[in-house]
Amino acid sequence: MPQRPSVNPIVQGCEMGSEEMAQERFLVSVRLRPLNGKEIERNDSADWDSVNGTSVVFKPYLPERSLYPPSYTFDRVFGGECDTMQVYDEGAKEVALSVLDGINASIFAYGQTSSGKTYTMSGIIAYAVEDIYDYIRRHGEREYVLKFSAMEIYNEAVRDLLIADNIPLRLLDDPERGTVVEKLTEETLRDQWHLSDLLAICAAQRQVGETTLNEMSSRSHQILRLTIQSTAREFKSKQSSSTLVASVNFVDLAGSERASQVSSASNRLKEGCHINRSLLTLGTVIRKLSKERTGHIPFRDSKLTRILQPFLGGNARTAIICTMSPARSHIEQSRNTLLFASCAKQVVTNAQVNVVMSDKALMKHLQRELARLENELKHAGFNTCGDRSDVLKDRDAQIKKMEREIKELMQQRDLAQSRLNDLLQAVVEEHSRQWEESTQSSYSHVRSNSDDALSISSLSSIDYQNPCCDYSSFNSPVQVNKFSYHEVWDDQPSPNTTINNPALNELRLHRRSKEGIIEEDCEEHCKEVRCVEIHALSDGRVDKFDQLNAESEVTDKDTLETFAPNFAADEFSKLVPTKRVMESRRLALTKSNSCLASLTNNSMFALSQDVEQDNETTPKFLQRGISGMPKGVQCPPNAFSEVKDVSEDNDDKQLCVDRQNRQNQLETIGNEEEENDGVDERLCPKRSPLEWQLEFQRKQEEIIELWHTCHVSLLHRSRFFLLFKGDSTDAFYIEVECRRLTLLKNIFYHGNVGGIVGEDGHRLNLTSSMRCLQRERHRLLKLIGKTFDPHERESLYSKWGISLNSKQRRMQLAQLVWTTKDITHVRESALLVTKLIGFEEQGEEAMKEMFGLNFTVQQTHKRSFSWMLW
Ligand SMILES: Nc1ncnc2c1ncn2[C@@H]1O[C@H](COP(=O)(O)OP(=O)(O)OP(=O)(O)O)[C@@H](O)[C@H]1O
Repeated sequence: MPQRPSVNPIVQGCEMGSEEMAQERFLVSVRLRPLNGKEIERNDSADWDSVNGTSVVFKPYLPERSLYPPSYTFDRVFGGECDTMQVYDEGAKEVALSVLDGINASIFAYGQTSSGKTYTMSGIIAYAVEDIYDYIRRHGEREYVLKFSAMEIYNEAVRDLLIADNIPLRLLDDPERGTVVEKLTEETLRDQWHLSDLLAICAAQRQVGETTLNEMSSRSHQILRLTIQSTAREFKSKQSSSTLVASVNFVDLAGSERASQVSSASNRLKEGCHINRSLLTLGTVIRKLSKERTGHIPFRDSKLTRILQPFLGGNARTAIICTMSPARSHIEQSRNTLLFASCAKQVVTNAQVNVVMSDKALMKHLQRELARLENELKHAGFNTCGDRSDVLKDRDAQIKKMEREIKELMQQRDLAQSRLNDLLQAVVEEHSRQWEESTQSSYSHVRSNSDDALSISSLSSIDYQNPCCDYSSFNSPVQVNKFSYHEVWDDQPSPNTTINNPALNELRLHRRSKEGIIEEDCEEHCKEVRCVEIHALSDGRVDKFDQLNAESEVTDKDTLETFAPNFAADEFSKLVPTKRVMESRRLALTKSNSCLASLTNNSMFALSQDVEQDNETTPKFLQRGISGMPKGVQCPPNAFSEVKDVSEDNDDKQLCVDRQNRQNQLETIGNEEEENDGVDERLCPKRSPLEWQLEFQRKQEEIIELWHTCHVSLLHRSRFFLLFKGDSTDAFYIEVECRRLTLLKNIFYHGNVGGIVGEDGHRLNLTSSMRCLQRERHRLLKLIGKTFDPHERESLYSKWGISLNSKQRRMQLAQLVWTTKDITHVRESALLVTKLIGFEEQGEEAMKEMFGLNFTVQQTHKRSFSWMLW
């Protein structure tokens, strides 16, 4: 007999502690029934026999079955001669009666149909009930409560055997009790006879069918559960005793045979399928339990194993009685039964005594547990309070520290803010002062050489920081070069004015800034305009045209440009141009040449004539020295590549003299400039950006009016209009342009300055200007035909309102250009002119030439406007 497990207290089904129990295995017995009548009838031999009460032996020797073991050993093996009482006493009683000690127990009857399962289990239940009640009667010191429930699992449906209906019952998962059958009747037994009646009911309720092997075959799994709760009577009155509660299951399994062996009707086959499936799961569970408990145990794969899981899982004692027929005809099923039994006997259980504490005991237990927890909590709380106190102190210190830091930071911030404000104020003041100074400085080089002089606009120290300056049009940092020079013309051309000056060659390719050599002029980035302020000297005294770079590097000083050479010396001498150079990004300051010469078509025409007459690449006036060119004035470096050759032929001594004279002039002018702090606000008065914009519009309209009045070159107008769009830096050029045009107007219409004489001695007057303008329009006429295809011309005609059916449409268009003062018309005219000439000539060079930067040698020998040679 297995050892009796010790008691392990449980509180309301919950295990409070466990006492290590001695492990025990399933109690597995095999019962051989005698050959039944049918078996005897067919002379079936009883091949299985019990040996020594623990082994079952296959008696005959069959060569074909030699591979099978001849005997199997179990806890008990009962032969056919053994009655059910012996089977109960030796194979089930101790386990069954464990329930009286509070230990769960299960008694299984396993075997094929007609092997005697029901026969055996019925007897075991009867004996067990008898013994239980006998035990109860003998143990009057304890009060027992017996409850009985019965169910069958038929075709995987759970049915309550204590009630008449056939309603399937659901299985529920209870966290404490495991799987329970919902609404299963649990009868509290009044006495032993009451149980007997219920057992009779169960037997009557159980599904029974006829098979080929058993006319009264039990087709379901039957589970009869007897729950016994016992309490010692002595302690019951004190309500402090413990109660033992346990259940014992009497499980009469359905036949484990194959369906084919049943040979029953169709419903029997269906029953067989479910039976076999439940038994297969039971076998799997048993097999897994026999090996290890760590893996997955498929209790839930069938309702049989699911319901019995608490009893199969360990906390129960289990006895399995495998019944088998000794007949040879059932040898296979008998062997399967023996294999199942062999597997089952390997299963180890760990049954525990289930103790249910009384409410009073439970209360005491809970009180003790509560006191313990309170003590822990108090202790923990004390520690926590101590910790919290320290933490709070630390945090208070941190907060105070942070507050001090914040206060200091705020003070620093306020101080910094105050300093910043002071700095800002200082910057603003300094900025304003510098602006004023720069503005004044810009005018510092403007001088009036006589009372009737218009002005000289040699503007130096152009301050790009001047808020009036809008350099947003520049896409790169602006280089500010202070550059100024003052050109003074003498009556006689100075030797320095000749093109032999080597400085021309230096300047031909490079324009230098303070940062170094600037490569080729980037006209597209440049808005450099040489502006010439004309001093119309009524007294005809000798003017000086000098140049000076007082502050810039030598290269800047050497950067010389030719002042409009296409004037007769006597007329030229009346003009005192002063250059102002503005620098744009990455472009060295280049000094402005007077645009006066280019203002009129006369000047263009005169220069063209020079080219044509001399049939030389170098204009005549440059070859022989610019008539009336002031000393120190030199041709633009890239104007005539041939100039270098000419200069190389000159006397070196003369070059030295020229340079020395020029240097002296520079120094002289520089000294003069230092003494001149005056500002000519007439040229560039201080304005706000808004004021400048308004002024620009007014000036622009005035200039356009003057262009018309003076019949200024269309190309000049176009370039100027497109180039100067109202940037604040345009103010000087706008002003100069206005003054030049005003001067021309006075010359043309009033002749108060004696007119202008071109290089060839041709007098430039209003008539010549009109004539040249007409030639320019004629030139445009030709360019329209050359530049645009017929389709483009038609579009152009339509745009300009010229009927496509009219004659001389190109002439009409050429005559329309620059004929009104409407700003839209002006813009379209400017675009058209520049486009036409740009196609005809070199556009970029045209830009340079337009403002006198580049006196590139005119290659043409035709008499033309040669707008490049202004
Ligand atoms: N040990 C035995 N001694 C005498 N007769 C027995 C014994 N075991 C079984 N029998 C008889 O064999 C027949 C079949 O028995 P039982 O109904 O118990 O088999 P079973 O295994 O329950 O079959 P099923 O699974 O079909 O219900 C019964 O008539 C029974 O009286």
